[in-house]
Amino acid sequence: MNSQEIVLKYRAEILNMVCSHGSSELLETILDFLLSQEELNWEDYRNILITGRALYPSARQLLDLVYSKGEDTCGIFLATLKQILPEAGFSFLQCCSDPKKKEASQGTCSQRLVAQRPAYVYKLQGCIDGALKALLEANYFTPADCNDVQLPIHTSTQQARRLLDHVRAKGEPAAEVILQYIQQKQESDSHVNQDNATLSKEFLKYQKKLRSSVSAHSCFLSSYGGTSHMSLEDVYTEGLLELPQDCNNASEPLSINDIFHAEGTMNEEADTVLVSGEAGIGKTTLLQRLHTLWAQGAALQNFLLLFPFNCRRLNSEQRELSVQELLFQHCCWPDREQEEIFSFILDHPHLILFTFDGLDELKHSFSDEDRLCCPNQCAPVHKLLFNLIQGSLMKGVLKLVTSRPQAVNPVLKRYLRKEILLKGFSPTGIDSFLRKNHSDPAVAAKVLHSLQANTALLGLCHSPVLCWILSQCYKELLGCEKNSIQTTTDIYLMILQHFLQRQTPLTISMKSGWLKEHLGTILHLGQLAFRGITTSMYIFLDPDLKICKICDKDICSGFLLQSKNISSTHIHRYEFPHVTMQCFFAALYIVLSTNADSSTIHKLFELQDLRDTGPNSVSLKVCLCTTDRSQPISERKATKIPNLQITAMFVSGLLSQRHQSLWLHCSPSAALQRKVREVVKCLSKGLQKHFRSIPPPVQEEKKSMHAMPDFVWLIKCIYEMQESRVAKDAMSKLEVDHLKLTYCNIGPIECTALAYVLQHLKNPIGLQLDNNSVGDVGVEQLLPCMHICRSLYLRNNNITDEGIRKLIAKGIQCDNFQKIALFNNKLTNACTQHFHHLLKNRQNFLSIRLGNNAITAEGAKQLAVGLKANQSLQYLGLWGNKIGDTGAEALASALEGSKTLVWLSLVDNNIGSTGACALAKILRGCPSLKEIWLTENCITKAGVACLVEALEGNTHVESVWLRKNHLTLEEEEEMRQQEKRLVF
Ligand SMILES: Nc1ncnc2c1ncn2[C@@H]1O[C@H](COP(=O)(O)OP(=O)(O)OP(=O)(O)O)[C@@H](O)[C@H]1O
Repeated sequence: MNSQEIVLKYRAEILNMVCSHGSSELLETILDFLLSQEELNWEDYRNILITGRALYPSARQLLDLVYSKGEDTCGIFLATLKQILPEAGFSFLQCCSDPKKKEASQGTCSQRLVAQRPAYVYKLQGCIDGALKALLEANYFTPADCNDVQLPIHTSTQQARRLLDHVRAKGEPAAEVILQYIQQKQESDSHVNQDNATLSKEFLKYQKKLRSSVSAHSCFLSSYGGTSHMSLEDVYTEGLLELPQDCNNASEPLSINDIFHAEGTMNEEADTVLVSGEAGIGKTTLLQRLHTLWAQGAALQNFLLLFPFNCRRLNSEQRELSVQELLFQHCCWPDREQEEIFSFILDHPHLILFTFDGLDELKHSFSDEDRLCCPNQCAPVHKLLFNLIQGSLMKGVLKLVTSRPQAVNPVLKRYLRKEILLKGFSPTGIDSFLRKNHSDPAVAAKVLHSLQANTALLGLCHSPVLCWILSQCYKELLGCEKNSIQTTTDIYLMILQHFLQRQTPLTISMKSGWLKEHLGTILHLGQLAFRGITTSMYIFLDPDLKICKICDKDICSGFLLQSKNISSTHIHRYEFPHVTMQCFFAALYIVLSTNADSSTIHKLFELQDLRDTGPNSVSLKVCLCTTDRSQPISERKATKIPNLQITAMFVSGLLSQRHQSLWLHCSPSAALQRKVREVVKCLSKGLQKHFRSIPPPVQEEKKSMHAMPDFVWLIKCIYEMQESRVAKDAMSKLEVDHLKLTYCNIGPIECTALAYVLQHLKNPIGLQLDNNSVGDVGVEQLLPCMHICRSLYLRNNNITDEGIRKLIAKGIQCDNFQKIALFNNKLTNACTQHFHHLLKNRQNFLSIRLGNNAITAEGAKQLAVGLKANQSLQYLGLWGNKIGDTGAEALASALEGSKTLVWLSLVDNNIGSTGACALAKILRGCPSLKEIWLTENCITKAGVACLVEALEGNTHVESVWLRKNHLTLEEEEEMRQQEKRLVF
């Protein structure tokens, strides 16, 4: 292959290679080389580097140009790439020779500056100020020229290039001045080389220091109570990572290495990657894993420096800082040569990675109102952070940010290169997590067995934090009555008892007041937690502890840990082991404290009203706490709502009838009952508000409700209460035919809650759960409400044949259940035997849609047996499977005599003309059929002719869709003339 062909063939790879770091540095270096080789002229250069234009279009233009210039230019271009990126490792670059070098002393000064441009850019980048001064003094440059060169948005190499470009425009005398200056500088600074050597040595030292600091802070999992430190390496279990549903290949699972890959890129200009996920789903742990891998040299080695930040800790930074101070003071302090190391960072943005954990915990919501672009400018930390994320500061440095989804506002989305969703453990993940946490395989097997026997608990385990608690409390778990642990509150109560009783082991049983024994500790910690949750405070100092009367004994309970801080200071800082634990303690305080009355509960549940009135008013109204810390209320933000919601959920759970015996000895019964009544009232009011907002049905359509964000939260609270009376009462007022919860982040935990409340509906509904993370475990959780589902839509939900087995086994018994849609799941032929049973046993089933799964002819044959025995099915969709001609033949024979089939889709199934001819039977023998979809099926004219013939004398079929088959335009026209109902 010659060079020109290589440039064409590997265009995508080259483009990615040049642009993947997000900074224009590489592109500009290539242009330097090509200019110096006279392969590009100045006009070409200016046409490519248009100010303000995005990187990819510029790189594409360069490739077009190089290709159009022919074989020689392509050869030099490839050789340049090889020289600049020796580590890129692309095989197509291996055969390229090194680019020829021009003689330095040839030609005029201007010509020499061009011929040796790459070298002069390198030489000038460290002495821009001196060079500008020389040019100013010689009157060749004006102050405006100097300002233009020194714009802070330029890196120092870019400044060097801009300087050379200005010199060129000024002519030969200016070129002479600059060459002279460079020569003098080299001579007078004879120690420069030595300094450079020192810099690289210092740089390596710094890198080593940073690596070991990152490693020390990430190699252990911050586990409960400071009692044990678990090595991350030992317990890390891969969580489910996915791209959002609107991306190609969204449902394909990603690995940790795919986080920075191009797949899923939404905005090529941005350099912030977001990992979002619910509380306790594993975001911090994922980052920790990436940090350790980098520190061990096992991954992300294209980044020379990795700076990890934790937004929770950044909250406590009160000073205004520059980026340099932020990096060095919050991550790792360089012992020497700070300036040089920072200049290296500025000049090589593509070699640097920043990670920001927990953007949702930052006290300020993301905004792009204040722009900073100078890395030396001091600003409050949140402003620095927002500008780094936007790329107005340190463009080109890749940033990896984690956040709960509620804090990802539309402004932030604009600056995201890509978003990745973290969805917790899969069923195999739960299995492997438990095995890693229990060295005795017999114990691991017992724990797993007890989880599998309690489906609600298994559903909860998809959240790693709950899985972790259960594995900590495995003895209690194994010892408890079957199904006695059902809710998240149950799990947190278990860990509370587990660790409090660690101090006074098992002398007091759960029923005889273990809680009373530790009431003081619980109230002290609860007050601290409550104050924190209501003011977005997750790190506490000694004075905070003092206010809440927290003593050493309370700290020894293990629920308050000394906070790890990557930059060492001598101030003691404390935090709860996990923010959900803080919410739990805040809820305990609300339930048990006499200071917190039912109006506190009212305010807590009022959140949804507050959200509706905008973020600032939220902060004002949600000031549940009377005492407050320094930050003005108006600056606190709505993103604390998720933690208040979790707290409200725990309050509901703790006030459940099932747990009231626990509180009897700790709080006056009348006060408790008042709080229970308040919670029930708030839940009912909250749901009524939703129901009232349902618009009346459009004429001829069913009345449908699209759940608003708080609906799922409210039903989770009802589930935590475990009182069917409350669920029944709430649902008695819901009058809709169709409940839509698409894109609502519904996983197994939410399915459990949904089923718990929906089973009390009076009339059957259509339940639409498309584009969530239901999975097989979630499907199992939905079974209790199957009898009330007329139709179930589960498109794009990671469901396998096993989930379908359970779903259909239950569905067969539910007379109301008539329609199912499972487009885009993980179904194979193994599921079709269950549909076969369904069709055989339910003579009122109306619709089965199984598009975009992996069903082949074998599966179609199984389905056909069921279809033959069925007299009710109206809609059958198998779009995007692989049933082929034999599958189509089997279906055709089965449906030939159907009196009910109205709609059939076999789009994209490779049925060919043989399949089409077989399907002609249905057109003849199925009087109810109106539409048949055969788009994209490799059908030729012969196949279409069979269909045309079958349509003769048939008046009931309205359309036969045949787009994208193997017919020429003339053939399509000819066929259309014969039969108007064919759609091409
Ligand atoms: N991949 C994992 N492997 C093993 N354990 C995990 C994993 N992910 C999470 N955990 C466990 O769950 C706990 C909570 O996870 P983590 O703090 O990472 O969640 P998070 O998504 O950052 O939560 P939040 O949004 O509340 O900060 C961890 O302390 C750890 O014990």
